[in-house]
Amino acid sequence: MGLLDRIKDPRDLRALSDDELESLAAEIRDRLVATCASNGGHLGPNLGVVELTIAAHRVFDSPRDPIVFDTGHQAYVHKMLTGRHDFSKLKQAGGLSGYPSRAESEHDWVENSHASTALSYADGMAKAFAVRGERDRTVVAFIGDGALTGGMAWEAINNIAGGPQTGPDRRPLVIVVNDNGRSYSPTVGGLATHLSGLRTDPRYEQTLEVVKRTLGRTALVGQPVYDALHGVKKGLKDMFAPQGMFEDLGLKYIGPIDGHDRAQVEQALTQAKRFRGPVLVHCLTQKGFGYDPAVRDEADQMHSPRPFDPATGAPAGTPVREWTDVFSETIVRAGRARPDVVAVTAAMLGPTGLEPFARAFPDRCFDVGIAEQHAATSAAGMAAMGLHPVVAVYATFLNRAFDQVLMDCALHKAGVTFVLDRAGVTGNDGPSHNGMWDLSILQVVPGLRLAAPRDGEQLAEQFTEALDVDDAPTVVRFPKGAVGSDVPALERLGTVDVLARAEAKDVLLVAVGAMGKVGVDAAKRLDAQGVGVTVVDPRWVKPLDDVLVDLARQHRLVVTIEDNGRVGGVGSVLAQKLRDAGVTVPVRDHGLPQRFLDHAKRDAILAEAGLTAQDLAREVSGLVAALDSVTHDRTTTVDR
Ligand SMILES: Cc1ncc(C[n+]2csc(CCOP(=O)(O)OP(=O)(O)O)c2C)c(N)n1
Ligand SMILES: CC(=O)[C@@H](O)[C@H](O)COP(=O)(O)O
Ligand SMILES: [Mg+2]
Repeated sequence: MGLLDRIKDPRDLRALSDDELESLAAEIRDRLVATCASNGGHLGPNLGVVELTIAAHRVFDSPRDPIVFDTGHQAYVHKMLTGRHDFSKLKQAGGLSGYPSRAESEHDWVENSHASTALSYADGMAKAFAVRGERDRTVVAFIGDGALTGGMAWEAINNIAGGPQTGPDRRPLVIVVNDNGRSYSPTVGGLATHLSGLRTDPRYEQTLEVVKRTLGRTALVGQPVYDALHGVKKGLKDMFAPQGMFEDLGLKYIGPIDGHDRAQVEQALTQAKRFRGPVLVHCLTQKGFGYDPAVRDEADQMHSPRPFDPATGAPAGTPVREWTDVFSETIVRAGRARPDVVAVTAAMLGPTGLEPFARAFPDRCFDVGIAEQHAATSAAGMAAMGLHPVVAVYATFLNRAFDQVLMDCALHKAGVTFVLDRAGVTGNDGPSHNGMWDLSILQVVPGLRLAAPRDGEQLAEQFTEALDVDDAPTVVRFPKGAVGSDVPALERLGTVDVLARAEAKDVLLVAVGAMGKVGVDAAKRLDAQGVGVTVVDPRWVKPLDDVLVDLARQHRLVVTIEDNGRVGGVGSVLAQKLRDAGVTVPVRDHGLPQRFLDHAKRDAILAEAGLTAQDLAREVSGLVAALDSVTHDRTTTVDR
């Protein structure tokens, strides 16, 4: 049994010698690489926090001292040190979650994954301890330099720094800034420039050491010299170090320190703990530390690789064409045709497919940091001045910017196109990553137009249509993964594509976006059972075309299918539209159950929700049989 498997509780770490702790760190890294090589996962971020996490667990008393991880993608090491050793099914059904999970351990207090929230949680916890009189508990919040670019982190810092900084009322809260200079790609913005200035300027550290050593001998140098040297130290800090900024806000600052020097980190955290108030400890780390392929991977230092060969870091399996690739190519084409098209990303240039656009048009692509709200409103500003911004984000992260979409874009009739990747079920990233809300929350936005392309061809076509709308926000949403082959249409009625048609007009099946293929396959199964199905893809799901009302009138049953929560989704909006039009045809809406879905493979979640051709066909045939029996009963009654 290795050292790691003997750690059942973080307290076990305290008995280990320096050598053992070093071996433990190596073991942890081996396990991280092996796990992520087979399952995929957040390798680079976790390799970078091995020493920080060991040190934190040695200095603080988790779970009594809550350790909160911002975003949570870097919590694998924390899991390993809190008794969770079986990483074999990481991010798979029944296995460990890829983020902190309260169901897994009392050491996990929050299960975010949306960035920049940890300092707010920590602020609240520290306030709660103060109110409850539990002043011996310290809250520890880990936050990356990337997550620090999010506005919410600064709202929290404003509050933390605004609280009592001295005296008995101050609240013990240690902010561990894990500064690796990277989000996915290098962190951008003024703060990043400030932090990186320090990282690259060794003069500060060296000179500070000399000053510190001299100051330590105060008795020898006498007060006037001490004062002078103290002034030098302060001047150096102000000149080189970001602590000027943090201290100006009123926060005690320790650092910068080498985040891979466990002993040094422990020393800094112990000092911070003793302070019994809010302290920021600035640690410099390297993403991917200790695993060469990650360190060498300039694109994102293996932030979140899919399965790979552990010997080389090379991706396993054959690459497939993904929805993101189609968008990526389409926006480059659009950029060539239209000089007004600009792109915006919230720190996800690579994952959203904007990298080729950024290479082709470097002056027209803006990485705003993890700042979805700012991205939306800044895009509205660009639209006001005659540009057509394309904001590319994961569907789940647009939730954050709802008010900005509603008020700053829609109210202003701003021609901004939001491209929502990872819409619908994403699966293994768990409840916070499923993009299953957008079709509902965006339905309420006046004027907004929303496209759900069913295949790659439609994605390109509808994205281009969206760019032509300059008096309202538009949204194009598509799922994660392989795009598959195109699903051809038989004809187009208004904005609606007819994908399949039968002699009998039993069922109108409205298949939203990527559910188009499921709809067509279900119709084939139903056809074989003698049930006539017309399958349509509305393409634009907001507003819904009136053609759907006419089509509904011609059928006995309307069935909708979408990979979005059922409440407020396209199905329920269509039902309302039909009611308003006086259409009495029954409507059955299929979507995701309105609850947080545990991590599992995407297909398994869709199957569990009944969003497969087989399930749909079974359900529809049951509904048609029920209608038949009602009709039969009525006929029989009349006959009698
Ligand atoms: C609100 C939000 N937007 C985007 C993301 C996607 N995302 C996940 S990790 C990450 C980078 C985080 O950088 P940092 O906090 O520095 O952590 P690191 O990975 O460098 O350790 C981003 C942008 C997210 N999780 N939440
Ligand atoms: C933590 C986070 O938000 C991302 O890193 C996410 O896990 C990546 O998901 P994809 O693998 O779908 O890009
Ligand atoms: Mg970082």
